Amino acid sequence: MFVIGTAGHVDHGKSTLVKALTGIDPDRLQEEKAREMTIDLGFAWLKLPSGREVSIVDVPGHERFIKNMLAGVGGIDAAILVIAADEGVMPQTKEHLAILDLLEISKAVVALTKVDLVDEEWLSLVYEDVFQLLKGTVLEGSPIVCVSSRTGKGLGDLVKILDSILVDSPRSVKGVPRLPIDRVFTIKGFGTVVTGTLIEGSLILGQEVEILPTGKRARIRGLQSHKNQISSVGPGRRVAVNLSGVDVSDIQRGDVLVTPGKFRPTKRIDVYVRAVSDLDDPITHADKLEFFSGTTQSQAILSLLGIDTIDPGSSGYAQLRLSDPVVVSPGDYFILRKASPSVTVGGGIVLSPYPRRHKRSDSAILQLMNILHRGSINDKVVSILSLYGPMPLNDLLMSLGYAHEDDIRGMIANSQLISISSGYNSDSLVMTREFWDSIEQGVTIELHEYHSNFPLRKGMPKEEFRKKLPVPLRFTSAVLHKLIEDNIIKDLGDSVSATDWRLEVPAYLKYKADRILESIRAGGSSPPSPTEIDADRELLQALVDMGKLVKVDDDIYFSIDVYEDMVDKILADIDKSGPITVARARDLLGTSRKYVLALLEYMDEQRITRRSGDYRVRR
Ligand SMILES: Nc1nc2c(ncn2[C@@H]2O[C@H](COP(=O)(O)OP(=O)(O)OP(=O)(O)O)[C@@H](O)[C@H]2O)c(=O)[nH]1
Repeated sequence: MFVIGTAGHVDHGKSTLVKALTGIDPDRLQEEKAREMTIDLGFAWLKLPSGREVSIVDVPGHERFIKNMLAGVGGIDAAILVIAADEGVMPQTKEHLAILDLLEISKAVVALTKVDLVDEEWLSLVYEDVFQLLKGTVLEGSPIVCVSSRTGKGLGDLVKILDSILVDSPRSVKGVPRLPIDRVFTIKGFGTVVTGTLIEGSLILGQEVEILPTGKRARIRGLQSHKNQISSVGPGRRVAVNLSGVDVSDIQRGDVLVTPGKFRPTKRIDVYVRAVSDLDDPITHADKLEFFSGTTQSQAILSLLGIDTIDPGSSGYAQLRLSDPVVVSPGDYFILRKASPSVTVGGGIVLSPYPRRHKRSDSAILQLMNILHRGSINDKVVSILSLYGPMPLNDLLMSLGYAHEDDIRGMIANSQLISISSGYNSDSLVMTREFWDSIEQGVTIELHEYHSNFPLRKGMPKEEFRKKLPVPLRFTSAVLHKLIEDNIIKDLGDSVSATDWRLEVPAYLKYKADRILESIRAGGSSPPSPTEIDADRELLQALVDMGKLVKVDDDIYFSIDVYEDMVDKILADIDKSGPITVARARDLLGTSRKYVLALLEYMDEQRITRRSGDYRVRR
C-alpha cells in the first residue's frame, strides 16, 4: 500500500486537485473553508486504474504551517508537487522541494495546475523553469503534467502516471508496528481515536499497544482505513485506531503507537546530515535547530562529529541532543529547520537511536558512523557490539531496526555472534565472538591470579566471580554456566576454579600440613581439636578441600581413612542389627559420646543416615 502526499506553495491548488481526483474535500476545518486555505493536514483516498487504492495526505502550503506540512510528509511514499501555472515557482515550492529531496522521496510527479488560466507560451516558460528547478534533486526527471482542476484537463494522465510510479513498496509487514500519530480526537460512543500512517508491521483488533513517549497502554477496539471497518491493517496504510483504556488528553500529535516494549523514546541520536544547497550560511557545530521526524518535533542541539561546519549542499555526521523524547528507528528520515529566520536548513537519516555521548574528534566514532550509514548489516552489528560491548538482543534490534532481525539471528546461528539466554523473559545477551573469547581469556587470567593470591582456597566464590564478569548483572549467571559448560572454568559447588588448577599444599606449608595430618590420624576416632594441635584454620580447610580430612564440626576433623572406616562400621552394624543408637555406635567405634554425636549428625547431613527418634537408620 502507498501513501501519496501533496506539496507546494500556498494557493497553488493542492486541495482543489485532491478533491478533483478523489471527490473528497481534504479541508475539514471550518476555518480552512472560511479562509480558503489549508491549515492542518487533510486526508483522502483514490482508486487507481490498476484497481489499487492509495491514501492521499494533503498538506498546507503556507509557510506558517510548515510544521503541519512536515508532520504530513513524514510518512509518505510518493509526492505530487503542485505548482500553479499562473504563478510558477514560489518560495514554498522551493522549500517543499528541498524537503522532499532531503526525505529522498523520489517517487514523484509535478502537477502544473491552473493551466486554464495561462496561454501556451507562458506555460512553456513555466514548464522550462520547473524542469530546471528539479535538476540535482531526487525529483530530477520526474514527470511534469499540466492539469486544470476546473476543466478536468490532464487529471486522467496524472492518475495514470501515479499508477505507474507506485511500484515496490519499501514497507515491511514483518517489522514491528509503528504508527506516528497525526490526529487525536473522540467519537461519541467510541471514545479515543488516533490516526496515522502505519510505517511497518501490522495491527490487529484487540491487540495491546503502547503510546510513546508516555508509555501509556491501551487496547485496539476498532480499526478503520478509508472509512471501512477492518480487523487488521498492514504497512503503508492510513489508519484510524479506536483505543480503549486511554484518554484523548493523554495523547497528542507526534506520539507514536507501538507494540509494548519494542521501542524506547530517546533524547540523543546519531545522524547523517545533509545541508540544503541554497542556504546563506553553513550548518555549524552547536547550532540550535528544530528537528522533525514522522509526526514528531523537538528542539535539537547539533554536535558535529569530526567537522565544525557543513557547507550548503554538503553533508556530515552529527549527534543531536533533543529537548523532547522521540521514537525513531535507524533509517528514519528527518528535517532540520532554523526558527529565525524560519528556514529549512537540512535533513538526513537516523543512524543510531540510542548512542552514547561521543568525543567529537574520535576517529573510531567517525568510522562507526560510516559503517552505520553505508555498511552491510553484518558490519553494523559487529561495529555496534565492538564499541558498546554485549547487548540484550532486543536492544540490538532496537538499535539497528527490527527489519534486520533475521540477519542477526542468522549471525547467531552461524556462531559469528554469541547469544546467551538469561532463562527468563526469553531475554538473551548478544556479543561478538571476539568478546566471548576475551571473556574466556579474562576469567582464566583472573582465576589464576586468585589461585596464586589464595593458594589454600579451592576456588573463587561464585558470587565474587559473577561480579567480575563484564556483562549486565542479570546475565552473569547465564555466562557463568556457559563458561562451566564450555569447560573454561571448573564448577566446585559454591565456588569456581581454573580447569587446570588443583588445590595443593604449597611447599612452604608442607611440613605444617604433614604434622597436622599425622596428629589427627594418630587420634583415630578421638582426634585432637585444632586448638590442641595449634592448627591453622585455613590450612585445615585446604586439607578438607583436598579430601584428606573430613570436618564434622568446628572442632572435630577426622582423617579421611578413619572417617570412611567409621561410616562402614556403622552402616554394617545397622544392616546387621537394625537402627543404631548413639550409645551402641559409641561402643562400636570405641570413642566418646562427643565424637559419635558429631559424626552421626554429619552423616545425617550427608544423607547417609537419617535420625528417627533415638535411632539412626540408613537413608
Ligand atoms: N482556475 C483555476 N483555479 C484553481 C484551480 N485549482 C485551484 N484553483 C483555485 O485556487 C485557489 C487555491 O486552491 P487551493 O486548492 O485551496 O490551494 P492549496 O494549494 O490547497 O492552498 P493551501 O492548501 O492553503 O496551501 C482556490 O480558489 C481554487 O479554486 C484550477 O485548476 N484552475
